[in-house]
Amino acid sequence: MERDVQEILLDRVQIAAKVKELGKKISEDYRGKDLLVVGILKGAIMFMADLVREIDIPITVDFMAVSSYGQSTESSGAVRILKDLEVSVEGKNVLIVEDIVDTGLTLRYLLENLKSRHPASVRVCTLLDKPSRRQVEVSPDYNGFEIPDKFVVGYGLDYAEQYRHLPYIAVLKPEAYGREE
Ligand SMILES: O=P(O)(O)OC[C@H]1O[C@H](OP(=O)(O)OP(=O)(O)O)[C@H](O)[C@@H]1O
Ligand code: HPA
Ligand SMILES: [Mg+2]
Repeated sequence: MERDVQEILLDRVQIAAKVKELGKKISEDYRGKDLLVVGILKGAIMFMADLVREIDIPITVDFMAVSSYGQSTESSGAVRILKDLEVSVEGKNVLIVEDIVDTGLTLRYLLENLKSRHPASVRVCTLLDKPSRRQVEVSPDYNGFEIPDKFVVGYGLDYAEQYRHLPYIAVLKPEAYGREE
């Protein structure tokens, strides 16, 4: 195990089972419809890669990169688009794929931004939901796991750009969070 890890919250077996379940549900819900799956970089990289392989209907994929956490465990509150979509969403069924909904500020921004481009529909699939931290009222249509108020890393999620490669979701030892906590 990575030396900075204090506790594994979700291991690779639990994650894989949940991703499979979500892929099946999404395939059923969108069967016969066009679906554009939008992965939100960078945190959603692994979830996106695994989820689309569990979807068995024709889809297209694109990515947006947004960032608000930077080097911190607290949201800066300011969501910035670092990379926009390459395709138009007009008239399309869009599924946003996120790694985590925490304060909800990122998701609110994405929903407002994408809805203004006149898609046929917009829904959200997140692997993790931390409802106890919500600052704005948004809720995912598909959610993998509800997690407690702990800053987690791994499976795409970072702390100061580290730990994204871990194959599980974990909490770090307090000293690994530096002076943030
Ligand atoms: O609900 P919120 O409080 O807005 O937090 C959720 C967002 O924060 C993280 O992104 P981050 O800004 O760290 O960018 P990253 O995905 O590149 O790490 C995470 O990937 C979500 O997109
Ligand atoms: O718990 C978290 N971990 C990593 N990135 C995050 N962005 C929002 N919440 C988190
Ligand atoms: Mg981050």
